[in-house]
Amino acid sequence: MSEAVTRTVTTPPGLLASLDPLLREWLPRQRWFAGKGRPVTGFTLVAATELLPPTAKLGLYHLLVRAHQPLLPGHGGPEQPGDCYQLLIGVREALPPRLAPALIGHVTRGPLAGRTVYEALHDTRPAELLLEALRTRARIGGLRFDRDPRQEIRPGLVPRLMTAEQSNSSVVYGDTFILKLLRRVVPGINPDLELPLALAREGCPRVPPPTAWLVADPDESPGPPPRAEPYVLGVLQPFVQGATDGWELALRELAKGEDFVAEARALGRATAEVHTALGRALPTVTLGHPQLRSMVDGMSERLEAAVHAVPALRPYAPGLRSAFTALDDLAAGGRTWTAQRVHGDLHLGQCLRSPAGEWSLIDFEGEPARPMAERRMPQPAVRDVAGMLRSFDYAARSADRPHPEWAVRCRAAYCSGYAEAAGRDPRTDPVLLRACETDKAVYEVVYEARHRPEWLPVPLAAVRRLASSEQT
Ligand SMILES: Nc1ncnc2c1ncn2[C@@H]1O[C@H](COP(=O)(O)OP(=O)(O)O)[C@@H](O)[C@H]1O
Ligand SMILES: O=P(O)(O)O[C@H]1O[C@H](CO)[C@@H](O[C@H]2O[C@H](CO)[C@@H](O)[C@H](O)[C@H]2O)[C@H](O)[C@H]1O
Repeated sequence: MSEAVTRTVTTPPGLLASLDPLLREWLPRQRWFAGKGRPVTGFTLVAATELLPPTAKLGLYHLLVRAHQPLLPGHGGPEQPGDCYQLLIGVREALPPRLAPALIGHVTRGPLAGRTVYEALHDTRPAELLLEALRTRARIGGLRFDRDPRQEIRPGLVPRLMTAEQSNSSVVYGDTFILKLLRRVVPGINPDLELPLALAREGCPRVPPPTAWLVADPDESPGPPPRAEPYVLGVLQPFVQGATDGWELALRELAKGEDFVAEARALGRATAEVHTALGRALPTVTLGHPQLRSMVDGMSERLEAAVHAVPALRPYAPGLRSAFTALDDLAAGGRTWTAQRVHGDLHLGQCLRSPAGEWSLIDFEGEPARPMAERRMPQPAVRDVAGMLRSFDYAARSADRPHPEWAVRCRAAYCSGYAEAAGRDPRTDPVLLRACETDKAVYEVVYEARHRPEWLPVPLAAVRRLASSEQT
């Protein structure tokens, strides 16, 4: 094993101030920026690390910055340091044409005056530096590059930035590994690393085992506890070569008028295998009425917030709320449920089918809009089942014309496959399943209103069905 590289580095004073005007304009235009609709009015520096000193040819800075934004869209409102973002800032004299899409801007003042700064993940050398740091378990400033020593990382793998629309940014190395760099980062254990590591320990073949990971210890001082919790910044995992994601596959089958039943059944089995392994690897809890009441209160609160955010929901709120009260009534009558760690944002796009037809699940971050502590709480496994049922509904409504019967067949096959592997059929608990599917549809209404308004009719159609409890 190469010796871990440890370097203490400082960044030039005034670095963030010199980048501020450029970042205020560039950050809100990024797909992964969570604060859309509100201006960025400033930044707070959480951590800065010089990965490459800005020589004539190239410089590279790793920044964790909090973006200041007014609380309400379009309003002056009180500002507050908001979300923390991970940035990799490349510095050159000028950008070659191949890096033009990565431009952030031209620095006019401070230590980088006269230089051009850009999104460094587009650039080969910075991307290679990240993999080499992971391979050698480097320590650079507050950045900790670590890895599973049992997995080999060959040096010299050629990087390419994935251009697909993502909530984060991913670099593929030689079709051998994929490095997902989380963009909006929060301190604490991130389930996108925690759960795949737990599944790897259980020998679950359904999730690519983490090969390496990048963590930031922002508070380098050796002072007494409590120290700031570390930030999980990125995870490197084996790249499933030739894989097709479930969303792309489902739409392809729909376009051909083909059924998706066999794949839905296999997806049900794969989901059950992951749940079984997570139930073995991490603590489970029993939900009695007090715990269930707390879960139902959360669902009701999300519904109220969603109604304010998307008034089109208002006419359906009473019907949707009945799904939650029905669950609470069951719990009040003494019914209990087992809760465990779950994927948290499972949908067809989070499922990869290898050329051999094997399904893998990815992206265990959970719903990006939920607080990290909430995403790490044990949940009924049916919450993931509901996410997949919603996804079949999405696919059936995203084809050239709606195919409701296609979704009905996929839902049934998925639940049958789940039952075959888990030993319990999610359909035997219709009250819990309806409550979870309702909660997911409400989340999707808010997500689409915020990110993809043209998709809003899809979850709204589910809201109408779920509110009238026309259950299939
Ligand atoms: N291990 C992998 N093998 C092959 N492709 C992958 C792998 N992990 C992710 N991908 C691809 O990268 C895309 C984004 O990954 P994901 O973890 O969902 O990132 P995000 O959270 O940013 O959406 C996925 O839709 C998939 O196409
Ligand atoms: O994949 P992410 O972790 O970024 O999840 C977010 O974006 C998803 C869309 O990419 C969104 O999923 C919704 O749309 C999908 C089709 O694009 C559909 O298959 C899902 O069922 C539906 O929820 C997800 O909700 C959001 O968290």
